[in-house]
Amino acid sequence: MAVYTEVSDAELASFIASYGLGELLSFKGIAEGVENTNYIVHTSTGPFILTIYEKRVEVSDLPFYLGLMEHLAENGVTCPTPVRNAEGENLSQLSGRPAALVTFLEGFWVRQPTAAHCGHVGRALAEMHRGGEGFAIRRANALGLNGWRPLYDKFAPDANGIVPDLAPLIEGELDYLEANWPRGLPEGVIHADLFPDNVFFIGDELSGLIDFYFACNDALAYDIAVCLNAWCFEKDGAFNITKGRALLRGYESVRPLTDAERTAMPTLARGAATRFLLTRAYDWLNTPKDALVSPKNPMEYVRKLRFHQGVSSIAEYGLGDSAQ
Ligand SMILES: Nc1ncnc2c1ncn2[C@@H]1O[C@H](COP(=O)(O)OP(=O)(O)OP(=O)(O)O)[C@@H](O)[C@H]1O
Ligand SMILES: N[C@@H](CCO)C(=O)O
Repeated sequence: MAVYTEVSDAELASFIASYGLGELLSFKGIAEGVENTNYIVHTSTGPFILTIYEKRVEVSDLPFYLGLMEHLAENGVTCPTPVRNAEGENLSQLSGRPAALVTFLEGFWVRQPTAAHCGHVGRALAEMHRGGEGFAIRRANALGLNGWRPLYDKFAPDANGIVPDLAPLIEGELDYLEANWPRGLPEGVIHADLFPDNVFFIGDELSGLIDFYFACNDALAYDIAVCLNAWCFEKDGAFNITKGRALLRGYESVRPLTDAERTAMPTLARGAATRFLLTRAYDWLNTPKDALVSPKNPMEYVRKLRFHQGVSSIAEYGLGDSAQ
C-alpha cells in the first residue's frame, strides 16, 4: 500500500479548510501507485485527490507538473486539475512535505486492453501532444538518452544477478542508442509514462489521463514508442499488430506522423524499452524486501527490447500503412 506519509485527521481538516471546498466528509489512503502518497478526500462539494510528493519527485519540477495539468485541462485534455487554495497557490505543504489537491477523475484502468482501447489511447496521446503546445515551462527528460547510462552505472556490477547476460545486453544497447538516436524529430510536451494504469475508461470510452509526474519536453514520437511497448504486447511477449495499428491510427487521426518519425520508430521503441528496463532493473535491485510496493519485473522489458532489436523498419512491425 503506497501511503508513505500518514496524515492526522486534524492536519488534513485544516489543510482542506484552506481550499474553501466545504466540509471534510471523509478521506482514505489509496493503495495503488508507487511514487507518491495519494488520498481520496470527500468534501461537501465533491471528491478530490490529495497527493503528497515523496522523495523521488524533485520539488523544483512541481510547478511544471501542476502547471501542465492546468494548461492541458484549459486546452480540452481531460486530466486532474490542480485546485488553488485561498492564497491562489496550487502547491502547498502537508506533514512537512509538498502536497497538492487535484480534481477526481471518474473511471478505472483496464487490465486487459483491446485494440479499441489502444485506438482511444493513441488518439488521446495525440490530443495531449496538441494540448501541450504553448505551455511556457520546460522540463528536460531526466530519463531520456543522456540519463540512461548514468542510471545503468548505478547497478552495472549487479546486473547479471537479475538474469545472466543482462550487462552485455544493456551495454550493447546503450552503445547502439548513443550512436543512432534520432535527432531533429518534432518535439513537445510528452507524458512519458502513459501505461494502462494511467489511462481511465468508463465502459469503452476513455475518461481521462493521470500521473503526469514523468512529463517533460522530448520527441513526440518517443511517447508513441512508450505506448506501443506498454499497450500492444500480449502477456506471452508477442507484439499484437492489430493493437499497434489501432494505436497508430488513433494517434494519426489527430496528428499524422512525419516520414522521419516513421523511420525512427524501431530505434525509439528500443530506447523506450531500455528506459523501462533500466528503471525496473534498478528498482528490482534496490527495493527493500519489506517495502510497501513490489518492484515491477524487468524481464518483461528484456523481452520487448530483444524483440525490437530484430526489427529495422516500421513496416516490419506490420505498421507501415497505419494511416490508411
Ligand atoms: N485525479 C485522480 N482521480 C481519480 N483517481 C486518481 C487520481 N489520481 C490518482 N488516482 C488514483 O491513485 C492511484 C495512484 O495514482 P498515480 O498513478 O498518480 O500514483 P503514483 O504514486 O504517481 O504512481 P505510479 O507512478 O506508480 O503510477 C491511481 O491508480 C488512481 O487509482
Ligand atoms: N510505468 C512504470 C512504473 C511507474 O512509472 C513501469 O511500468 O515500469
